[in-house]
Amino acid sequence: MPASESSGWTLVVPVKTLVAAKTRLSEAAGPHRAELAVAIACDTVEAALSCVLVARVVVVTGDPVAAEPLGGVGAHVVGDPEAGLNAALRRGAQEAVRLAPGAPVGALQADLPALRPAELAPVLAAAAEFDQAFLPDAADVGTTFYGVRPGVPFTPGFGGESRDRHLRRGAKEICLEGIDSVRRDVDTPDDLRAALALGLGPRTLKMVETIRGGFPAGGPPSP
Ligand SMILES: Nc1nc2c(ncn2[C@@H]2O[C@H](COP(=O)(O)OP(=O)(O)OP(=O)(O)O)[C@@H](O)[C@H]2O)c(=O)[nH]1
Ligand SMILES: C=C(OP(=O)(O)O)C(=O)O
Repeated sequence: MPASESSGWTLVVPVKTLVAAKTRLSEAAGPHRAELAVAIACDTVEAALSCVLVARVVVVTGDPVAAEPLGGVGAHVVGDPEAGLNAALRRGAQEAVRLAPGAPVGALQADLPALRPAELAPVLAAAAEFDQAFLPDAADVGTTFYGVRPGVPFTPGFGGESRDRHLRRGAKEICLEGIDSVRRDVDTPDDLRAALALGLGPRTLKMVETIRGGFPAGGPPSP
């Protein structure tokens, strides 16, 4: 059963303008880079919306080409203030509070194409125990999720070595087993191979099949 409109999380998902997105996959994806970025974001949002603890997803993007399919998978889309990632997340959080004032608010990276709803649920349940909490990425350097309880200021510190930044700011680090798909962000071809091994969402898998010939060293492992 989906999360109730009042108690479930509102997740804010930032999606950069496509001309600048997924540049570390440029060589691998070639002319399909923008389409791959959209596929990854759509799979991430669709999986998040399927999580029992998620009531809604707010996507922040200034790109109409990304906005259309993301709205199609069920996201509520708002424009980007064009002042960087954390400003975009704060804009999304404002909208989240407007939509559901009593709900917890989280930021979820848009590049989690292997995301499993059943792995996101324990992360959100753990986060709800603390005023602010975060989940480090698979490399233990960045962050894939940051969230706050209702009424707690939403102060995301994404970018670069954001795990350390979130720790320094007093956010509780979530440490759980069996949640690899929530930590598996995809920035490089190696990340994409790792996500493929976990199990990609359908749009990303289709794109990987389309562009497999563009990957070096024989391409990613066969699905
Ligand atoms: N709305 C919005 N999203 C952003 C912005 N900057 C980054 N993001 C998103 O934040 C996440 C992390 O961004 P980056 O790692 O900087 O960019 P990326 O497109 O994933 O990859 P690279 O181009 O290889 O750095 C991705 O989901 C981006 O779409 C921004 O200014 N606005
Ligand atoms: C922005 C971040 O991630 P990445 O650049 O690795 O996508 C982050 O982890 O804070």
